[in-house]
Amino acid sequence: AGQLRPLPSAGLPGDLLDLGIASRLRTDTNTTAKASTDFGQMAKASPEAVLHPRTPADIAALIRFSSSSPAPFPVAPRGQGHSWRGQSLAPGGVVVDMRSMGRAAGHRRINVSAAGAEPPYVDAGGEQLWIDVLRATLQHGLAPRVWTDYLRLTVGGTLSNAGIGGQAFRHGPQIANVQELDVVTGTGEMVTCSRDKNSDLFFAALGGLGQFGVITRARIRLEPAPKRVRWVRLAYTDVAMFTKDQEFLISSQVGEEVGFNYVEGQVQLNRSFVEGPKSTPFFSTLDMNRLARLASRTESPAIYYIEAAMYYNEDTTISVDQSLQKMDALLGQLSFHPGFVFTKDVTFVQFLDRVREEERVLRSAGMWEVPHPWLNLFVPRSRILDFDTGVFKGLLRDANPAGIILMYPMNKDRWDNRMTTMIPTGDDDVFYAVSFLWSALSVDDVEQLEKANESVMDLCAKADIEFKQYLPHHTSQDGWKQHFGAKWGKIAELKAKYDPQAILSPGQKIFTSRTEAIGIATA
Ligand SMILES: Cc1cc2nc3c(=O)[nH]c(=O)nc-3n(C[C@H](O)[C@H](O)[C@H](O)COP(=O)(O)OP(=O)(O)OC[C@H]3O[C@@H](n4cnc5c(N)ncnc54)[C@H](O)[C@@H]3O)c2cc1C
Ligand SMILES: Cc1ccn(-c2ncnc3[nH]cnc23)c1
Repeated sequence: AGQLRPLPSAGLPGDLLDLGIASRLRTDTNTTAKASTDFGQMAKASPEAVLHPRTPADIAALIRFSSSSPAPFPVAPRGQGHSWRGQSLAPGGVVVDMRSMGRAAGHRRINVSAAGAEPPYVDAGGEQLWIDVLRATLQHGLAPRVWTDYLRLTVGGTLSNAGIGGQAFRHGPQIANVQELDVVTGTGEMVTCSRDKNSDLFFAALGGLGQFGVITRARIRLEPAPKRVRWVRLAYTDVAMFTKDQEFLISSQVGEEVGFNYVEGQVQLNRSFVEGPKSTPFFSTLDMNRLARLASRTESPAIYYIEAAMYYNEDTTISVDQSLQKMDALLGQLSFHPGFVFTKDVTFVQFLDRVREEERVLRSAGMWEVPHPWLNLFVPRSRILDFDTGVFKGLLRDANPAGIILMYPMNKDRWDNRMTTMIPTGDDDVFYAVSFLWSALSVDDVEQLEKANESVMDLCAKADIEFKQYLPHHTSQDGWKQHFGAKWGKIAELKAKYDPQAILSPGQKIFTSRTEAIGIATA
């Protein structure tokens, strides 16, 4: 099965088979079908072939061939394919199955720096899953500082977006913790880049949505890893108190030594207490019953949770007591609903891999491999209460879609504006990630949830609430120009420089053709 058959002449140049990589190119429908959709299941588009590279040189050979061919064809690196709107697809072109390199080279593609390197770092292949990076670095008592909520994502995939999570308020997004990259550009050149070397490519590729090159290695800063985590959730019905406390916890008023290491937050619409699951991986049925009673007693249409975590080591009783005292001191300054503090004590890996538990529950309920019409926004702090009033107390007041809503603040000064990821451009020094992570359980759901997402963005536009999409999806070039704003000219220039045929990651739908990339850059 999957024996190589001559590539369909319609799709790709026949002499592609003369390349040394021909044996790693698969065109069978079973293989191409797997690369024709993604986690979101909101887009479908078949490639002509899938390349299973053994090394970055294989990727460079493919891209060189396409970019120098009279008819360049699209090439899309695919990490885990956990995009939600077709961003990793290559209609009519070749999808590069990045994970093949990990299978071929095993853990030789995760290398922790020699003892004494300050700060320590790990060189991780772009195809590596964060869970595997974690396991490898923990063997040295080290770990990356910033984590996405879910770890079965690739290094290249999250660095092509930004890589956000509850540690980002202190250490910035994952892209702020990268010291060096190896990138295969859109002309097939293999380039090492950093803040000081080929820096325009380095900054472009970080958050670059796969537009400027394929990340085949990232050098990521590490820190000593804790052994244990005190993981808490604090319930609020007053959104002003909820956001005030979140912003206090991420502010410099709380020193690194006494503060939480992780701060996120969730919004639970009240109807979900009546119709949703009676227990979750974090809350027991008893907890949920208490929360449901709170929800029924309050005017607020939602319960807001601060989710926080404090790292500690249990090697000495003192450090355990100290962490408990630190926690109590912090909680004493917060205004959550009295008695509505829920605590778990887990290992560092159990905490970081917590969404795996959610995945298990959702998979067993047949709610994981369903369409995910997501909407991820960055909203300036100064407008977050207006956003809450318009969305949670307005549009979604009586809604009860399946999925979760995240809402947590980050400090803008931890982000580097030279990187491609867009964050709100106003004067606020804090902005919120608000993620509507819907699961569509029926075809109607998809349409309704898409409409709900559109109405949220329309409400912001009408109320003049500036926002930027994270994991962005825009259906027109005007949409992308608005997304990138003042950065657009630079982005087009870098696209023309590093991917002049505009073959890379077409699923993002930013540049649809070569002439477009060149044309825009020279306009
Ligand atoms: C359950 C779940 C939880 C998530 N949680 C978080 C979270 O907490 N924080 C967060 O920031 N994100 C989160 N995400 C979003 C995640 O960052 C993106 O979906 C990311 O793209 C997934 O990585 P991937 O390996 O699947 O990339 P893919 O979806 O395969 O690719 C993403 C894009 O990057 C390109 N690309 C892939 N690999 C490379 C590479 N090596 N070099 C250059 N371009 C490349 C692709 O062409 C595509 O355009 C989550 C996603 C899911 C499904
Ligand atoms: C884009 C993004 C950010 C966080 N997620 C998540 N997806 C699924 N389950 C989650 N639980 C916490 N964050 C989650 C998804």
